[in-house]
Amino acid sequence: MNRCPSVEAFNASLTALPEADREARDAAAARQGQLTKPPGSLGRLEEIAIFLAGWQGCEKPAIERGRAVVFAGNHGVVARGVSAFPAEVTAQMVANFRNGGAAINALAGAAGLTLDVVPLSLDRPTADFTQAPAMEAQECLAALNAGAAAIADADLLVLGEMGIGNTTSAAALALASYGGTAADWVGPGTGVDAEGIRRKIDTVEAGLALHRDSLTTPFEILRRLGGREIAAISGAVLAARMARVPVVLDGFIATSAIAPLTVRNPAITAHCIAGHCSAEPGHRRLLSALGLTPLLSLDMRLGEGSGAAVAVQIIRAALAAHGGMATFAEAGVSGG
Ligand SMILES: Cc1cc2ncn([C@H]3O[C@H](COP(=O)(O)O)[C@@H](O)[C@H]3O)c2cc1C
Ligand SMILES: O=C(O)c1cccnc1
Repeated sequence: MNRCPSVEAFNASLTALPEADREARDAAAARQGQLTKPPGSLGRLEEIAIFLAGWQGCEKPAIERGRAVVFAGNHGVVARGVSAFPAEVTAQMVANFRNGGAAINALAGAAGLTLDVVPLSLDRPTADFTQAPAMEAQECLAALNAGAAAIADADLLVLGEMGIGNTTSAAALALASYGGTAADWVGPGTGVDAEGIRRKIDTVEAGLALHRDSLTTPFEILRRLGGREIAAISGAVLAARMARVPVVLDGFIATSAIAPLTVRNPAITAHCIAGHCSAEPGHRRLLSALGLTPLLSLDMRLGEGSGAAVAVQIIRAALAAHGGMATFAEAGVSGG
């Protein structure tokens, strides 16, 4: 599946985004008003059910083909001492995902999601973005398309990432998209100390300084400062929107993948739920810049799609109430 055959097609698709099915949304909202509870008493669970009805195009949405996909990529900036772990951990964790031993294996399983793992040229790290664009245009397009292809026939998507060094790329993407200072967006990631934070801030500042005049389109921001796994998430979010498939966003890195897209069209977030707020400090700031309210806040800071997978359990609860409850008329309960 080659949904973004060119840079122009990618940038252009952002300005022609399909909307949710209004009839299905309205029908779900009307149903919520008839269920045996005071109106609004299920709070965000009601909003979630109505949101899914709109994107799945039916009054009683369901998760039958819930899918988690973890994209993996390696980063040239790791050579600058920006992570507490070495780059080889990316490939080692891909093996761990395949053997079923990672957190996302357990959490996707608990949430009833299938799990796919998509490693993207792990033996070829992206360029150090303080020296050159992280990716050539063709490499970035290939990553976007790999993301688009991975959505398959899902009816709900969790998009995760694995890439040692990628909280530095995420901070650079957030800074390029929303401004502020590098220190606003940089955090400990896997657990770097104060000196590591300093190196991350210097790296992000150097990257922004080098590319400043070229960060004019979502594509250029992604290819200069991002990574393959991050671009794949951008491509998957865009392809999901075209297919009206709702997406549950994970932590700081996964959310940073849509930040450049929102600069062109803020409405790209309309089919996305923020699954959780990560403990990585930039995530709260980024969610607030995007106008997204996270479902959960559990002090998680792992990535892999893990926080989003936990949030799916709340989404399932919302759908169980929406689809399973009796109406006032059915139950013979007097309405208010
Ligand atoms: C064993 C292990 C498993 C992980 N799973 C996700 N991450 C997370 O940590 C990395 C980002 O942090 P930084 O920018 O500090 O390198 C990403 O791979 C992210 O997915 C992991 C990190 C490690 C070490
Ligand atoms: O927010 C995240 O997803 C995150 C934070 C730190 C390290 N890895 C992932």
